[in-house]
Parts: sequence; structure tokens; C-alpha cells
Amino acid sequence: MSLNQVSEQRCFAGRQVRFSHQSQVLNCEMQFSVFLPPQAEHQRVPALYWLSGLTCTDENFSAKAGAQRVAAELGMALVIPDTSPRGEGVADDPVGAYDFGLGAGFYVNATEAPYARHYQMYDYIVQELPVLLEAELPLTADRAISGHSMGGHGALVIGLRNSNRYRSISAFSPICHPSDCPWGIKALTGYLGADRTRWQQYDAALLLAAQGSKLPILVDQGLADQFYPLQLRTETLLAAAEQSQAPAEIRLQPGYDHSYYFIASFIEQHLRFHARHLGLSAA
Ligand SMILES: N[C@@H](CCC(=O)N[C@@H](CS)C(=O)NCC(=O)O)C(=O)O
Repeated sequence: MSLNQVSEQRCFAGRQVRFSHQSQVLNCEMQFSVFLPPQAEHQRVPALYWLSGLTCTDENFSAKAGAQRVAAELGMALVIPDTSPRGEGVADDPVGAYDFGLGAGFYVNATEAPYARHYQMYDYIVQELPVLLEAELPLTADRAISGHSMGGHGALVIGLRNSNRYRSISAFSPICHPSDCPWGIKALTGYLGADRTRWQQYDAALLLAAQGSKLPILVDQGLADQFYPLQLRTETLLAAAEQSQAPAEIRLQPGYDHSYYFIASFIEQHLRFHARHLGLSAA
């Protein structure tokens, strides 16, 4: 077993578990959380990967979203990775800003020094974690992907580029067009360099406009979100979905902000959306 169990709590008759492990891809020790529903005691279950936003660890979603009750009912595991490589030797933002470096890996494979040595979050999510978790835990290879803000960007990009690996994609308040917003420009310049042609593979609006989506997509965006529209650029995703005739439902929700109160309000609908596409009967 290459996973070390850090903690475990009973939750809705399932298990909320935190693990640490040595990541080969990220070249450092990592922690992540998993919710295993009660059904996982006697059978393998599909998994929803949840990618969190800026400043988060694996614990924000576990503690604040209230997703476990419905996941337990549906028989769906929740896999909640950290948002960047971690540890003393991992390069951070030069002035410790919250929107780059630690807690802000942006789910890309960095090519630029000094970040390339550890910041390979795309491969960590797409390759390393599923292989590890499906070997060590009672998970099937049926996966869905979701996330919030930076993690919504990650979920859209990873799902759009890997339609054979996931059944469905959803996002809350995603950074839709990182090539053209302050958070995205800073991150993509720092991790990938100034050549914008290398950014396109990590830009959900550009990917969706160019190739459409084989997977169903559900997006919720709060209209009282302080980061909408400057950072999130939801209108670019709406335009790309329309242009490509993608199977995407993008909902603008009046009154909701960027917080986990918004996520908690709609997470049940997202879990049931994924459950339908994962073929879970109770959805
Ligand atoms: N700290 C930042 C905002 C960071 C932020 O809003 N992070 C979101 C994701 S983009 C989050 O989930 N924060 C952690 C939480 O609410 O638990 C600021 O002051 O502007």
C-alpha cells in the first residue's frame, strides 16, 4: 500500500478519509481526501474528482460543501486532491501572493523554471491519482470531474481533453478563459512562459470553441460573485458552447457569490447530474 492514512471519520455511514503519499509526478509528498460511500464496503463505486480553487487544500470541499449526504445516497466516491505541490522545497510565488505557486497550481504541467520541477498538476490529476486510487481503494474506472473557480477551470480543461476518461464535467464559478483574465495571465505566464500558443491547451473557452464537447457539461455561476466578470469571463464559455453546439448547460444564478455557500446550495444538483451519466440508478 503506497497510501498512508492520516485520518478517518464516519460520515453518513461512509468514510471520510485523508491520505498522504509520495507523488512521483509532483516529486513531493501530497495529501488528498476521499469520501467512500457505504456501498464501497462491499463493491467498487465510481468517483467524482473535485478540484478546488485558489488558496484551498483538500479540506475546504470536505468540510464546507456538504456533499457527503447525497454521495452516500448515490453510492459515489468523492476524490478531493490538493491544489498544488507542497513542501519546503517547492517554489512559491516570489512575494507569496495567493494566486500563484502554493495553493494555486492551476492544474497545468509547468514548463518554466523553477516551477517545472514540481508543478505537474495536470498529469497528477489525469494520470497518477486514478492509477493509484483504483489500485488501492474500492473504485471503478468510471469517473466524473468537477471543481470550483481555478478548479472549475481544471475540471473543464481536463474533461474536455480527456473525454475517454470521464463521463461528465461540471463546474462552479470556473475561470473560463484564463488566457484573458488577470489570474490566468499571471499563472500561465509563470508556469508556461510568454508564448500564448502554449496556453491554448489550458483554456476552456478556446478548447470548447475549437472542438466542442463529447461530454455533458453543467456550469453554475453566481451573479453576485465578486470575481465575475473580471476573472471568470463566463460569457466566453457561453459563446463557445453556442458556437460549438456543445451539450452544455451554463446557469447564471442571481444573488449567489463566490463562496462555499454557493457550492453547498447547488452541489446536490451537480452530484445527481454526474450520477445520471455514471449510470447510478438512484440518481
Ligand atoms: N483569498 C482570495 C480569494 C480566494 C478565494 O476566494 N478562494 C476560493 C477559491 S477561488 C476559495 O474556495 N477559498 C476557500 C474557501 O472559501 O474555503 C482573496 O482574498 O481575494
